[in-house]
Amino acid sequence: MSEFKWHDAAIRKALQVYFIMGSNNCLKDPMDVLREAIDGGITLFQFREKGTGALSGEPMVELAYRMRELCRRHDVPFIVNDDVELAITVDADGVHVGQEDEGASAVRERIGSRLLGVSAYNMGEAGAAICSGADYLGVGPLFSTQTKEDAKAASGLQVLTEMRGSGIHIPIVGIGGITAANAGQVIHAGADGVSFITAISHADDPTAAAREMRQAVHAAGGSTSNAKSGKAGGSR
Ligand SMILES: Cc1ncc(COP(=O)(O)OP(=O)(O)O)c(N)n1
Ligand SMILES: Cc1nc(C(=O)O)sc1CCOP(=O)(O)O
Ligand SMILES: [Mg+2]
Repeated sequence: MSEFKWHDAAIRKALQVYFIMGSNNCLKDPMDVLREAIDGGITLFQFREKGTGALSGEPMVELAYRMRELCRRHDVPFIVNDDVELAITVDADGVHVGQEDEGASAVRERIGSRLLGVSAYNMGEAGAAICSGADYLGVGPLFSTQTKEDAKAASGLQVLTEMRGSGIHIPIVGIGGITAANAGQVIHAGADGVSFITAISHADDPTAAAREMRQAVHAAGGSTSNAKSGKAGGSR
């Protein structure tokens, strides 16, 4: 079991440029996409092997190991989506679960001090996630997305302003249809960072796409300037 305790500032920093991906999201070798995204300065990575054409069984576990190793070599924290068992098997830095997954309190019990992200579409879900021990919230879909097969309708940015306005201070990352063109609005509305799949996984040049996303977050007030000079969660 990981002994490391995540601090608030390190979580906010890690959330800034949060790339999520599975092999079925990529137009070329997913290891190349991840390597190039890391070169461009992503600050957190989520392994999300899910949906049509996703790997399962041993090939899925093997890909998770390889991606975790690559992230570890570059000090990018590695999160597993949905699958708590897999996260523990590959010694991931954390787990992300949504409202249809294993309950957040139970996941917290199983993963100890690893990072726990929970999806929240509205204020009620946000409050419950916080009570269950979430370290951060994934709020969305903010904009429309083709990537998640069962995505809800886009909420727009007001859900973020509403959460912040009502005193929710927990680290938040926005998700759903986020590009370098709208990332700044997401930060201005109250998120600590942006998470996204297609903006990098479908890019001709994932390194350039990651760099562009970093610059957009930085320009909006997020300080990404030293995200690659140490742990993405720098004070880990
Ligand atoms: C950072 C982040 N936010 C939200 C999600 C979505 O989680 P969930 O609602 O469980 O949907 P799936 O991704 O499991 O299809 C996420 N994965 N990451
Ligand atoms: C995995 C996921 N979760 C969402 C949510 O709203 O909870 S939207 C989404 C897909 C994000 O992909 P893209 O950046 O390609 O829109
Ligand atoms: Mg899920």
